[in-house]
Amino acid sequence: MLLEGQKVLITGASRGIGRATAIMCARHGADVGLNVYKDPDATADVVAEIEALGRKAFVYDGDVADATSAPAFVKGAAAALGGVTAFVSNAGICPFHSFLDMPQDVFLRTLNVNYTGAYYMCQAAANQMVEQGGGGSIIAVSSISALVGGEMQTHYTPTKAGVHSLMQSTAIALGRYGIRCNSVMPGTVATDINKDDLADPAKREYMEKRIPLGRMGHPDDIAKVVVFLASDLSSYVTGASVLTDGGMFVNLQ
Ligand SMILES: NC(=O)C1=CN([C@@H]2O[C@H](COP(=O)(O)OP(=O)(O)OC[C@H]3O[C@@H](n4cnc5c(N)ncnc54)[C@H](O)[C@@H]3O)[C@@H](O)[C@H]2O)C=CC1
Ligand SMILES: C[C@H](O)[C@@H]1OC(=O)[C@H](O)[C@@H]1O
Repeated sequence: MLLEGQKVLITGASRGIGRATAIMCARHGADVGLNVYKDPDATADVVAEIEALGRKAFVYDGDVADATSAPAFVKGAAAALGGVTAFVSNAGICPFHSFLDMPQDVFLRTLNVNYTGAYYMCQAAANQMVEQGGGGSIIAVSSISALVGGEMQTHYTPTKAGVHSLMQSTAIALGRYGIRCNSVMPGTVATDINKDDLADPAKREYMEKRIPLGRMGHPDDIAKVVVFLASDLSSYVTGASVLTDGGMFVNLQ
């Protein structure tokens, strides 16, 4: 097991990549802190999975875009689990919308959840790790969309680029404390975030044909990389990003 004795906190942990990451961290020996948002049934299911693995689960229900959520989640989890050794900023939304008529509320909500919320959460986690001493690992779930665009994602792709850049700068700011900061960049993973978009057979076929490995990602494909970045296997890795996309990014022709 790669995370024995670790205390790993994950935002947006009730579904998709966050859920898979929480369960995989528990499978590797970690107790986990779960930030969730108004998703009680799915949350209960994740907690049951984690406890069935013999690990502890702490739950905090709060909107990452609300500045009060970050300290409440981090401090609550640290008290319940006995500290924080790794933090995964995962919560995110992607309400596909055209650019010219992008509603301000859609733009601002996407920015506040995906970037501002990530900033608040990573800052709170870093302060906890500094207070504890002993270093730690912060992982942001960025995206292939940090590197390339999307016609219906003009509000979204900059937030993914933002969290990637945030890890580069926090890696510098926190290195002196032994805190590593890295991002994982998933390609396309079939989850609730893109359920409606991928319900279009033509879009789904287009995306799948772009992937040299011949399939879209599974949440576990991303969770494995997060476990690596949280573990001592990545002890000299900071300020890095791990593209985890089945080869989609490099596939021009
Ligand atoms: N699915 C994909 O193809 C890709 C996803 N990503 C990123 O992965 C992360 C997770 O996405 P998925 O698991 O695919 O989506 P998902 O929709 O399955 O899960 C998102 C999770 O975040 C939670 N959440 C949403 N808004 C929140 C808020 N304001 N506060 C707290 N929690 C909130 C949801 O309840 C859910 O548990 C996101 O940051 C997304 O940008 C990046 C690249 C590709
Ligand atoms: C929501 C998208 O389908 C998904 O999220 C991303 O970051 C990439 O754009 C993926 O395609």
